[in-house]
Amino acid sequence: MATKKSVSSLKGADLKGKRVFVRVDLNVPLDDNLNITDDTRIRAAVPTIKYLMDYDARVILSSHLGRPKGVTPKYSLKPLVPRLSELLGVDVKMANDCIGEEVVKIVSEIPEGGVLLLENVRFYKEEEKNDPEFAKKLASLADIYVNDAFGTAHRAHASTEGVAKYLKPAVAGFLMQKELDYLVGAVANPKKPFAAIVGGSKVSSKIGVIESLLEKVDLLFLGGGMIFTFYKAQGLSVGSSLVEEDKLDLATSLIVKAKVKGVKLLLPTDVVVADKFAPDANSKVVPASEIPDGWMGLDIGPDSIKTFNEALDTTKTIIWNGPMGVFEFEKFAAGTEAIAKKLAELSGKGVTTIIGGGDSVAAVEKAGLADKMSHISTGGGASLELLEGKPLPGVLALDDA
Ligand SMILES: Nc1ncnc2c1ncn2[C@@H]1O[C@H](COP(=O)(O)OP(=O)(O)OP(=O)(O)O)[C@@H](O)[C@H]1O
Ligand SMILES: O=C(O)[C@H](O)COP(=O)(O)O
Repeated sequence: MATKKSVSSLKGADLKGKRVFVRVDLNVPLDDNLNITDDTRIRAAVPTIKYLMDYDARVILSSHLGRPKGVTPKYSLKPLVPRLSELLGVDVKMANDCIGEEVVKIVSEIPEGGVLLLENVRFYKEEEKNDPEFAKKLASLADIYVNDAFGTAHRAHASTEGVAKYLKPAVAGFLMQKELDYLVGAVANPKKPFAAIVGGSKVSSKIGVIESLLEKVDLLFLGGGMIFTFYKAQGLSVGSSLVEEDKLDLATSLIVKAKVKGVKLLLPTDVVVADKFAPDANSKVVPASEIPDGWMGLDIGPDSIKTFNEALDTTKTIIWNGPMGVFEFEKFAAGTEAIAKKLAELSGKGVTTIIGGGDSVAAVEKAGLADKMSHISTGGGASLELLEGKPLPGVLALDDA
């Protein structure tokens, strides 16, 4: 993988009384009433923060939320304070800003073992521009930089990359370390046979990851909306299923590449088709070669699930990115749920199972199987970029081990 071999860790750092700037990814979904609908990322940030508290550091937490253009109340991090306080067992203080005199004063008042949450760092356009003056202001708040925001590590922003130039030591938190161990370590040195399951809506958004995984895996399973581009490339009718006409040649070349590399490529043999894109659509199961005109494939079928399951039984490491169907609609969630169940079962038998972020994580959570997997990534875009072999700026900026 095109990233650092190992980054400096938090363990061993002299922490007592030190002001530690911790970049976390608290970009959690909120509903219209600003209630947190999934607190996974907050829970994932806890081990590093607790460690710092236990070692009497003064903890300064920084995160973004959403993609605000300037100061936008609905993107304030304030609604996260109660849950964060509950999980940490302390009263987390909240600053109204992330830089400036007022913040400097509040930081100076953090007691040993105390935690301060800074306001959304993206309220400043300088954050995404990776402005050096802004990064210096963030850096001036602390003695140590910890990056635990794996989910944002693919962004070269001031709080994820720039700040590490001005604040040393710059080390990885425990979540960052764990994500890298699994997504870099397990993929670089997998127990074999090694399988990848790639789904999601479009082949265009997964080209990089498929090409990169073809270099490493023994088996590649494809599902989701992208399969229809592969079917059409093979001359099959796909009805009104999602197809990327400009990616037909690419699909053919990926099939050829798999052959050349000796990778067993499994495409679903049957699909669940619908007469419209809706939760209450009429549906039926048809062979992949017999999708009727006017119908669209929205899930993999029972035969495919059986074949996939049997092939997965032979593997020792599995990485999964992207749902098998439109799992948001109950009628078309069976394929994704079946894969989630299979991976949970295999984890119990010692197979390493890694869920590579984004919607597949949502599907595993929905199935109540998250705690059964070897590793569930907190990063959607970041895990995808890492699996594509791209360097993550937030990791590269950290000190070498
Ligand atoms: N057959 C299909 N037709 C249309 N859409 C589909 C089909 N199968 C899956 N999808 C949709 O694909 C979407 C997920 O695609 P995406 O490429 O975003 O996956 P992901 O990689 O898991 O997510 P992320 O990009 O957030 O990491 C889901 O919303 C799902 O409904
Ligand atoms: O949710 C994510 O993938 C991360 O928090 C990064 O957010 P972004 O895509 O807005 O940079």
